Amino acid sequence: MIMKKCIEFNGVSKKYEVGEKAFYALDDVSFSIDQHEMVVILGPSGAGKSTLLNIMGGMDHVTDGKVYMNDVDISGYSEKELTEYRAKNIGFIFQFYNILPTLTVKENVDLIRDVVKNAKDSTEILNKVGLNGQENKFPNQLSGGEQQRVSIARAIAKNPKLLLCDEPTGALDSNTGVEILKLLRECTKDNTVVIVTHNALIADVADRVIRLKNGKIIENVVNKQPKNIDEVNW
Ligand SMILES: Nc1ncnc2c1ncn2[C@@H]1O[C@H](COP(=O)(O)OP(=O)(O)OP(=O)(O)O)[C@@H](O)[C@H]1O
Repeated sequence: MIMKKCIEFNGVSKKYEVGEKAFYALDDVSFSIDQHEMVVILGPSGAGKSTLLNIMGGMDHVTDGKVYMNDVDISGYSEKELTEYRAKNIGFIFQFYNILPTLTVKENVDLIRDVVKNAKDSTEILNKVGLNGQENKFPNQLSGGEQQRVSIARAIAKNPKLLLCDEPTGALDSNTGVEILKLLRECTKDNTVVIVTHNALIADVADRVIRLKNGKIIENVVNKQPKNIDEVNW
């Protein structure tokens, strides 16, 4: 089977000027991620993981190099083009929840229908993240982990080409974390999923593991036989 590329980085650098000195958060990074892959990005604090995610998500510009989404170069995009790129292609799951306090759980997820045409059914996704029966509650009536699941549900309901996740299971107990990982795995049927995490166990269930250190890729390996999520001792 020929794999199509979802995203490709070609010689990408991100430089910050700190006083007189140049600091490279990403230093000549090249890799590609195929459509339908579940990819884990690992690395110590400050390695450049968030910078990488932000560039993939069209939230930050590169200093050098090219970034392609479905073979289209996005690295020269204007702010307006990046806004459209994000709206059309990207779903984010972040540690902060980003849900609106004046809307119910279901309304928060249904919001995405204003952004994309092919959104998934909110009731079905809310069931899958374990929030059935909570659809009409307001965020302040939910625990932190439940609020995080609302934002996860909305990102998944968007049905984005590329789902970017920064510590998606961080605020969750291990059972819920496992359920969310299963859901992310299910998303790879339609989408591509990239997860930044400090949890090395998640690497065992991924299709590809990219390890960063000091802004460079020190490992990029394909897991020929990713473990089943239920096989891992979380
Ligand atoms: N706006 C900025 N100005 C200067 N340096 C920055 C800026 N943003 C990030 N950096 C630096 O770039 C490096 C990479 O940061 P990044 O947030 O990508 O790391 P990370 O791997 O995500 O770390 P963590 O696991 O702690 O979130 C860090 O050393 C950080 O201090």
